[in-house]
Amino acid sequence: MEIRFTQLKCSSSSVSLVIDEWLIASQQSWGIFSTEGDVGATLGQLLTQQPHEKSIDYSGKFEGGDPSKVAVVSLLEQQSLLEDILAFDDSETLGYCDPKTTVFGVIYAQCHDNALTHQLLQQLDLTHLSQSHFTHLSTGEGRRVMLARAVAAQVPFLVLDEPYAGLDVEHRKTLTTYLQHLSQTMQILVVVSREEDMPDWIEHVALFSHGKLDSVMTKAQWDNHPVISQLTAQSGQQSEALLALIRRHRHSAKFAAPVFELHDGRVAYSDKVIFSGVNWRIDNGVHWQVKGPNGCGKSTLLGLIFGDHPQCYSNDIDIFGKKRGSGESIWEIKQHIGMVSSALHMQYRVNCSALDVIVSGFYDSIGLYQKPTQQQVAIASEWLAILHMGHLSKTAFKQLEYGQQRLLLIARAIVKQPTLLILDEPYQGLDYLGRRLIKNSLELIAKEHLSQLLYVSHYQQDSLDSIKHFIEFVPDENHQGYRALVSGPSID
Ligand SMILES: Nc1ncnc2c1ncn2[C@@H]1O[C@H](COP(=O)(O)OP(=O)(O)OP(=O)(O)O)[C@@H](O)[C@H]1O
Repeated sequence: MEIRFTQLKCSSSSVSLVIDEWLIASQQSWGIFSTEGDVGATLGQLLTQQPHEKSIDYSGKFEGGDPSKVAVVSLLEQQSLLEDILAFDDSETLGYCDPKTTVFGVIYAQCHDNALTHQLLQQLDLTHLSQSHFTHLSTGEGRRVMLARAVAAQVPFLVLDEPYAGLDVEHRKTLTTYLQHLSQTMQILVVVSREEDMPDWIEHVALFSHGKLDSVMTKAQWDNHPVISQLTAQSGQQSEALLALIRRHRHSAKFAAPVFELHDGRVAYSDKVIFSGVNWRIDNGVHWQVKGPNGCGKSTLLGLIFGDHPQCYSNDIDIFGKKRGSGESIWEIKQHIGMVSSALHMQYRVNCSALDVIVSGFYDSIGLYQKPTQQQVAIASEWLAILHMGHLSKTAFKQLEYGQQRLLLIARAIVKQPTLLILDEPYQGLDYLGRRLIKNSLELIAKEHLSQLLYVSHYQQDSLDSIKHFIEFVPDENHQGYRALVSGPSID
């Protein structure tokens, strides 16, 4: 397909895409780097929009596109598939897993071809999950299914918005090889916001800045482009403002050690053990990073702490000085915890305003059901201003870009300055500047002990200097899922 954009302008309160002139010649694949704004999602929407649809308004021209020949993989698509499945899933009433909602089922539905479905399961390391329910998948597993599903549609043009987000190191490597192989038979737009995610095999790069196409270049030119060092300098100022806000409202609750302790932790689903024999103690003031490959149980472990995992009562857990299951209320525990995760992002389906999302952090609620104090509204407004989202204060959460939603959820978790701040792959969906801003803030929160961090990220570049304790899942020799190794200064 040859696609030509001329004087194209899409803009709404939350979306902006401006392209003066851009030709994607037939058979060309491109890497797209976006400094700020959700360019991938907007391009994806534009290229798949049917002529009679009005989901995205634009002026100017784009010629050559054919929505029936384009498939998109994005966090937004993944979220809406999950929502669709949850809305129509009758597995519980049927008492067994509806075949349409299994990993096999969601891929097969795109091609109705058994052989192709099995081939994709194998190529994307999904065969062992073939009969798993799509809504039970871990973040990285879900991302791979979304790609398999898009390829199963057998269209000649793919838009991959942050295809590496949520993948562990090994799966990121295999994905690069897989995409290179795919690019020989189809055109791919790979949108990334991390310089290390730009695939080596890409020949053409488009650089977008604040939603506007800034320049196009070869991959060799991109490798020497000064944009990354410019952005690093630019993000400093915004970080300073956010750090000042966090410092101004600091407060903390102290608990007798340990804050959390898990004895011989085990999580299993019918015949499948996720992890077993996990002993972990979190002492006051110590920050931890949880490590391990996709599907090893990182989010599950954090769910045991947060209290939203069904097996938290079958495990021997002490938290904030109480034994779990000893009559404590879930709200007593949650008031000391701030949480960001893909599961929470998924659950946040209430359509309240951007401002209310941040304020809801004071009440640990999904949506806002109480009248906030003036001070709470003032603090939340300050957050919005620093996140450059002041003009979106009244905009409904669901109308915002995925990255904007994620920033709000991070603010929601931090706003009450909780004792424990659980950050399960917090940067997913954030653009380059957003990620730097949040990472700088987390460094400060950890360094000044404003909250205690429990942190998950698959990227070495995301390591925080203040985190010196690690719990890492490794495969169990007895094939009982994973076991955990703990390491850190006081343990060695
Ligand atoms: N209800 C369930 N039934 C069966 N398996 C489940 C269920 N819920 C989760 N799982 C499986 O538990 C495993 C652990 O999931 P978890 O989300 O904790 O992984 P993770 O380490 O956080 O992975 P990622 O790095 O991809 O985010 C996954 O393989 C997932 O498919």
